[in-house]
Amino acid sequence: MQYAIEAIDVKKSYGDFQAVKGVSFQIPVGTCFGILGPNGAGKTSLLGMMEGIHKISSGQIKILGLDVATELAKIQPLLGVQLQTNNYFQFLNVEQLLDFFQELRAASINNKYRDKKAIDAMLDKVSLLDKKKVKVEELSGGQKQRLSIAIAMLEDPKILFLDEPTSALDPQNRRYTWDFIEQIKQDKDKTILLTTHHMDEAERLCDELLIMDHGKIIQQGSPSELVRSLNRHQNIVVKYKNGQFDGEFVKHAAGVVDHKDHGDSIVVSTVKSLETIKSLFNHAEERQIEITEFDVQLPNLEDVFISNTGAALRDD
Ligand SMILES: Nc1ncnc2c1ncn2[C@@H]1O[C@H](COP(=O)(O)OP(=O)(O)OP(=O)(O)O)[C@@H](O)[C@H]1O
Repeated sequence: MQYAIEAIDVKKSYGDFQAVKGVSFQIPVGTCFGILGPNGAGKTSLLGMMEGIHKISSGQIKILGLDVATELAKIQPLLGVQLQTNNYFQFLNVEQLLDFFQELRAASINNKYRDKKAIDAMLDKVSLLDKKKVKVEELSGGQKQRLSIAIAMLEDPKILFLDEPTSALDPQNRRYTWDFIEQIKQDKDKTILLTTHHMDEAERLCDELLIMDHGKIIQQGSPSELVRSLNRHQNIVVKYKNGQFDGEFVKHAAGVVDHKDHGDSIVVSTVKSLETIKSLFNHAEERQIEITEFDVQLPNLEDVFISNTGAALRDD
């Protein structure tokens, strides 16, 4: 099977410091693959090596079967790389900037043909057609972020690298960007590799996730596999009035591993949520306890991330 990306024991050192410590993974064509990890985990270093921006210290990366270290010229036309939005020439207008990137791209692959219509079509896709003549510096943060994805997508790349595509966006713009990425995902010829700090983004967009920390892979799997691997109990929260739960009954109810009664609410940790809920409701009915609210708290990707990396945020 030919993979979109294959990494074999890849390492990256900066002087004596090893930022990526021998990682291996395979990304099938058509996958949206996410790399998660706290600050300093080595995500950008790894991404830079895949994009051919950083030299690989040791190991091998293949993109669609081509070796990044020796066949970069053949690989580059296949890649779309989202740049950080503050790296643009702010004095150009949106159309001029896209034109510039198209020309750069054409020059890099010795191609004189440039498709002007592609610029309008792409601006339309990211809802920036009406901003065509507006200077980049006058765009909002969300518009700049959409522009950066448009630039990466301009030449219809087979592999799209998105580095924190929704960082610093408001909820509305994040959702808009997610919808756009989901549209790209419809094309099963395209592979997307994204880094993110947002667990909800990873859960919604990614088919497969890799969690990194200290330059190593800590966990890999689909979002649901990772959550299942946590094997965490579910918490049932029941708010009630009139009467009281019998502590001994709750303690021995099916699946219960722990419980805490706060007088007007009871939190029950269980490994068999359905059976525990039935027992609690029957018990409440017998004792004429009135249940006013109830909630089941499932573990999520954030719990996986924190349990693997020890913290949601770290700066080292
Ligand atoms: N050019 C460099 N020279 C020396 N050390 C570097 C260089 N670039 C990165 N590092 C170090 O390598 C480690 C990994 O950095 P990297 O930027 O790859 O992490 P990251 O996971 O992308 O972090 P963030 O989420 O903060 O962007 C960090 O400790 C960082 O300080």
